[in-house]
Amino acid sequence: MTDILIAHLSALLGAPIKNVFPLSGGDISQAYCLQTDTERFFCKTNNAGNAATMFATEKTGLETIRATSTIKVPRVYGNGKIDATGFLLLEFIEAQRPNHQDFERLGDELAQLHKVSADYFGWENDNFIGSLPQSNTKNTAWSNFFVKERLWPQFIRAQENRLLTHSEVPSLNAMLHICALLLQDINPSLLHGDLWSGNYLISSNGTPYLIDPAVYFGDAKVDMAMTRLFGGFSPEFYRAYEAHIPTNKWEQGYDDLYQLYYLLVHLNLFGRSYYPTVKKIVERYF
Ligand SMILES: Nc1ncnc2c1ncn2[C@@H]1O[C@H](COP(=O)(O)OP(=O)(O)OP(=O)(O)O)[C@@H](O)[C@H]1O
Repeated sequence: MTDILIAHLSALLGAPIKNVFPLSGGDISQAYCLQTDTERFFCKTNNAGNAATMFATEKTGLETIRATSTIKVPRVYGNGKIDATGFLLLEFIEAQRPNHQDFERLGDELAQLHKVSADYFGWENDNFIGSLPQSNTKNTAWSNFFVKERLWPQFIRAQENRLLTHSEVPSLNAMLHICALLLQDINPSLLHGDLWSGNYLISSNGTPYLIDPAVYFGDAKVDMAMTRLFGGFSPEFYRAYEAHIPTNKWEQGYDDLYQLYYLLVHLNLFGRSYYPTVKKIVERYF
């Protein structure tokens, strides 16, 4: 972290930053713990050309979740760009390993977030999924939204990146047709949008925090499918969630359709190791 950036962050906080500790964990950005005389803060930096926009949409997502008063998110102290470095300055969450009760509270509060609704699918602004753009053009039909705003752009990107051939990309019409049959009677829920186990923290007093959101109004089962993609959520989490929003077996049978979006994103971001799973799901549905 440069001296100019540290000076700028100190000015934002109104207190000099005395120590900067790099943190591990993020795939996309560099993460730091900043220490003033009295407090710790969290800062992410990134030198990509679109980093400042990425952090601005992350801030909007965090503030949107915060405004629901359903589940906590870290407070945002600032964001912007200094020289070529984008930054996002947040409240530092002292995290602990979650116990059963913490998972219950996470499930309970996520269900409250999912009860926040709208009369459309999508969002006021586009945002990002990881470092990739995520388009949120509003649509009143969930299946259209999921195909046109989620699957299709990632399929096109994978084809452009030569990760899938033309014949491995299903036709837009086939996807629209099949998803219209499978995805019916769905209400818009406010989603975290990228809910893997690296995107929640449990603070030392047992309070769950969501971090790194990619918010929009969509099917709540998208978030739940993501929790099951890479694991890291306990049975207590699902029991507490399902006490508010029951999930039936039929729905869980379609987890992989929603996981396909995230697997395509991973294929585009991290490469061929995700190809076999993507191909298997594509063959199952399309
Ligand atoms: N507010 C916070 N307070 C303390 N630690 C945090 C905070 N936000 C994130 N972290 C930790 O910092 C690390 C990186 O954060 P984050 O996941 O937001 O970065 P990223 O580069 O955007 O990552 P990703 O690969 O998930 O897209 C994670 O291990 C996370 O646990």
